Amino acid sequence: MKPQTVAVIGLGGIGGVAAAALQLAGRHDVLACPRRPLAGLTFQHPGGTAEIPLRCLADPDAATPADWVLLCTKTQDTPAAGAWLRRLAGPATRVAVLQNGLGHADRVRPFVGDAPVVPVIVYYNGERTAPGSVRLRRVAGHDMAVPDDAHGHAFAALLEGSMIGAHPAPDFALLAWRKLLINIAVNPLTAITRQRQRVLRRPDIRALGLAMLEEAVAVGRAEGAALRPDEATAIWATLMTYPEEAGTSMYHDTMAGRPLEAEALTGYVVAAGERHGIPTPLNAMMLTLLRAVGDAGG
Ligand SMILES: NC(=O)C1=CN([C@@H]2O[C@H](COP(=O)(O)OP(=O)(O)OC[C@H]3O[C@@H](n4cnc5c(N)ncnc54)[C@H](OP(=O)(O)O)[C@@H]3O)[C@@H](O)[C@H]2O)C=CC1
Ligand SMILES: CC(C)(CO)C(=O)C(=O)O
Repeated sequence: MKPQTVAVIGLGGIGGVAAAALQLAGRHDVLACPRRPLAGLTFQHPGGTAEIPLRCLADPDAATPADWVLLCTKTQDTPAAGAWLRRLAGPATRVAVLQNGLGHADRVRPFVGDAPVVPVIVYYNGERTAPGSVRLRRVAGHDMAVPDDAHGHAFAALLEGSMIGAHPAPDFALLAWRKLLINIAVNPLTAITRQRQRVLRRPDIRALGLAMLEEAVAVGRAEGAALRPDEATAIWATLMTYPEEAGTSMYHDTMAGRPLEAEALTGYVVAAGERHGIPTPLNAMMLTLLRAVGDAGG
């Protein structure tokens, strides 16, 4: 692939790692689009630490179309990032959405015209350890999954030679549901207990998490996801392979007093359950608690 211009919107845990990894690989022209100006990033990764200078644009009005736009904000911040998306997405732009939840393309469509959108399931753990510092933890075999189509393959090619990779997955829709299941368990449990993933080792939290998962699995099946008979325990087993000292994006937001990404995760499952007449009392309770925590600023 010839060098591409790659604009990264949102330089937190996920966007910071993506921008740093692409810049370190040196194959493309990376443009950082943060909310506040940024000269560069300290990038902690499994092989060590690197200082990464970044070309940064602080004003969306000064942006021009890029070959690639990587949207890496929380889902609820997508409309606020609309000014960036409108300026950066031109007729030849592809937009990759690195967010949790489902419906990535629908979220950005109002801002990107007809640009092809690549939904990205992110498996790596990205943590903003301090202002200007991000840390990459690998938690799964693949760092990311994308649809097994031309645009998904193009995104995988964009990352070639960098520290993070994307896997074009023929069963992308199923994997997206599995990732949502992971998130409706570990994110609320770490956020509400204000503890990193170590809390999942408690037997009482395991029992609660499994019960939340069973509700969400029933909803996923009603939505058409071909989930395994033992899906809830299989998801929990996956969570047990994650490092116990890792946080979650929602844990970090709670600890920092930021709004929580509750509606796109637990909120999605509760609303879909209501549509299908499937009771989700535990997830509904979690949603109420998350809303209360988020409204109080963590
Ligand atoms: N962290 C993780 O390990 C994982 C996260 N995800 C998902 O990835 C997505 C991103 O999460 P994560 O990186 O953790 O979140 P962070 O909060 O760490 O980063 C989001 C970034 O978006 C920035 N931002 C918000 N609004 C705007 C805007 N209008 N213009 C420009 N930048 C903006 C924030 O700016 P500011 O710095 O000013 O707050 C912040 O730097 C979420 O959907 C999350 O669920 C998926 C897998 C793993
Ligand atoms: C799976 C996990 C916990 C990885 O960081 C995640 O998706 C998140 O933090 O939102």
